[in-house]
Amino acid sequence: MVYRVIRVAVAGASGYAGGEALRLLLGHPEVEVGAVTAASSAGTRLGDVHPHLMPLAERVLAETTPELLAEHDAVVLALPHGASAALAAQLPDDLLVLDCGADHRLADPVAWKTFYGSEHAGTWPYGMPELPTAPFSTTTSGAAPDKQRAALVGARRVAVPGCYPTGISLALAPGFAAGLLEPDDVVVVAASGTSGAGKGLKPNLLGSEVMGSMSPYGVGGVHRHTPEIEQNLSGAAGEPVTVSFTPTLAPMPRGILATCTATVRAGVTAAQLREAWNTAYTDEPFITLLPEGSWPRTADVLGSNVVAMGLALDERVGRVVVVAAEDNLTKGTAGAAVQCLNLAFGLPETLGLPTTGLAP
Ligand SMILES: NC(=O)C1=CN([C@@H]2O[C@H](COP(=O)(O)OP(=O)(O)OC[C@H]3O[C@@H](n4cnc5c(N)ncnc54)[C@H](OP(=O)(O)O)[C@@H]3O)[C@@H](O)[C@H]2O)C=CC1
Ligand SMILES: CC(=O)N[C@@H](CCC(=O)OP(=O)(O)O)C(=O)O
Repeated sequence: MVYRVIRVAVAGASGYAGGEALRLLLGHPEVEVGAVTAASSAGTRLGDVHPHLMPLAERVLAETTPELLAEHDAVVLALPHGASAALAAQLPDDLLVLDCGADHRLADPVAWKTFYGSEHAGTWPYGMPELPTAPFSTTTSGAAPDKQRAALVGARRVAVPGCYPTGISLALAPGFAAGLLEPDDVVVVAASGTSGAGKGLKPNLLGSEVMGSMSPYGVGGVHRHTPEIEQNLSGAAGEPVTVSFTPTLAPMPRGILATCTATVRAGVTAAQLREAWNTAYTDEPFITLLPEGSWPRTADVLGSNVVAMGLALDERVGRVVVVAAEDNLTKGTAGAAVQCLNLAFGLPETLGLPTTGLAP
């Protein structure tokens, strides 16, 4: 099949998510990288902020304006939340806008206000193609669940998921969609590499604070990804799901390892659990369910668009344990954006996206 070249601009190109979007777009066979824009670093050579993006080293970061972005077929917004909604409101309807920020992810304005403290900007199709969106029964039908993918084909606005919600939602959704898990006893503890916080200097991210130490943050149900995870799992379950989520910071630049546990319904077996996850993900190119007894490592998915997960039933306490690994910058944001771009333009979903990690 012959495709036309798609011109894609990246706003926030000097940041971590923008840089990762550019790395992936440079390897995409149907994409030409258009404008690269920023804020305080406008006027700087891209090679000075992202020396690893050698083919683009001589490009100069431009000011971020709606007029410049509108000259493209698609734009990746890799800006702080709030900034992307204001900009997106000035962009034409027929331009594909992929927002890596949080502004358009939540459907509930009250949850938005509670966790972000500002006015809700509205809700866009949610960019997690593999997410089961309706309850199904592997025991009665053996059919795969409906997925979020359908809402992304041909879309012109996409809310790219948060990095933690990506691995965590995909880790647990099959169990909820299959009706195997209790909705009110989900506990997640996840460790993230420091690039998850963006490139800005923050006191807790100084090298001497991070190196050789792990630390919790956003403890006590206050992290802003909590409502996003609950929204995704509730959609899969068909009933409200509540989650206790604790993030931690790990001394590594990239990667998330999420340990997700939930109480299983009475009588649920390990075989039923594995069947539900298998049914949900067997045809998904970017989700790897590891064999029994195998567990993912962040190193195995670095730079790849894959979420790798291992699953077990802790029979002693009646809980499913799913450990998921992802690269926060790839499947956790920029890779998901490119995957959604492919769906939006009717390209093969996997085009330009790596499925192998960087090891050792
Ligand atoms: N890092 C990650 O792992 C993930 C990030 N995200 C989301 O992606 C978005 C970008 O994150 P990240 O790359 O980490 O952040 P960074 O802080 O690394 O980069 C932010 C970028 O936005 C630009 N910028 C800041 N304010 C404005 C503005 N008002 N108008 C235009 N550009 C602006 C900055 O430009 P300049 O440098 O010139 O000031 C920079 O290019 C955020 O919404 C984040 O939550 C989502 C999932 C994972
Ligand atoms: C390690 C670290 O600090 N990670 C960030 C998550 C980044 C992200 O995904 O943020 P958005 O939802 O705004 O896109 C955090 O916990 O705030």
